[in-house]
Amino acid sequence: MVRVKRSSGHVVGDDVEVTGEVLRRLPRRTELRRRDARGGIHLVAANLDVLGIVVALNSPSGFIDRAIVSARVAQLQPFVVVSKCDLDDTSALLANLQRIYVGSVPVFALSAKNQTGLAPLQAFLNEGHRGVFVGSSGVGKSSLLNALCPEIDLKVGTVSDYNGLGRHTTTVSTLHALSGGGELVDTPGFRDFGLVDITAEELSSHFPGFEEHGEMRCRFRNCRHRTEPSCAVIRLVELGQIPDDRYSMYLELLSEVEASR
Ligand SMILES: Nc1nc2c(ncn2[C@@H]2O[C@H](COP(=O)(O)OP(=O)(O)OP(=O)(O)O)[C@@H](O)[C@H]2O)c(=O)[nH]1
Ligand SMILES: [Zn+2]
Repeated sequence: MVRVKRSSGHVVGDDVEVTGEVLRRLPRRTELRRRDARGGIHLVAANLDVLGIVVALNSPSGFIDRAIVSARVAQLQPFVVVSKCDLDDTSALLANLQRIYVGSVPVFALSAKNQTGLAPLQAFLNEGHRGVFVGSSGVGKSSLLNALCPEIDLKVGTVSDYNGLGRHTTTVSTLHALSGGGELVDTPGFRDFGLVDITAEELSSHFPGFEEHGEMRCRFRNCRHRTEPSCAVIRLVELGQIPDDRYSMYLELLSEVEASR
């Protein structure tokens, strides 16, 4: 067994080559970074393929779009998990998210509590994907990890836990193999998350729903799709092929990222 020091620069997901006692890190396919509360940037995991964005009722608006853009920038395939589908109120949320995202990213609807809807997600992960879940506190990420990898046995939050900090005593990142071939990384400090901020350019080129519509696609480099003449995104909004609420969300996020520069 070769021990790896925390300061070695290796992160969960790294591939290494071991010769005797010498450990050499192999080049990374992808790198996922996060921002901590003080603004510091940390590498979360290497060689991930997919980013699972977990949402439930009352998830903050804009969260999914920001996470999709971040994933695409990091060359991870994003997907959306709508959790707690056993709750009646979730059906309206699910219908809305399906309207918005189906066609751009996979959308899975499930209940970890009732163990329903897990199979399509398991099949997706078992296509050889290595992934990580992100989402705001309380959306059900620990419950989902427990349902997908029963041997993990994570502590699931209770309502009384939501009064402050320090719920996760463990800070060790672990890679869990699913029985069908997929892999999930559990990174406690990342679960609540700050993804590294996205730029206006990244937002305008990766915003979900602005992908190619047949022949139409904005072909201008660095187009912000706001006032530029003959921008295809603006045209698609006029034609009703990009819904008004999606364009408004885009403009809201665009102002936000421009203001934070
Ligand atoms: N009704 C219902 N409740 C759920 C489901 N999954 C999780 N919950 C509840 O939601 C609460 C939060 O669940 P967690 O799994 O701890 O959520 P989390 O996203 O890991 O939360 P953090 O660790 O704070 O980031 C708990 O009270 C769970 O019992 C579900 O499928 N249905
Ligand atoms: Zn444009």
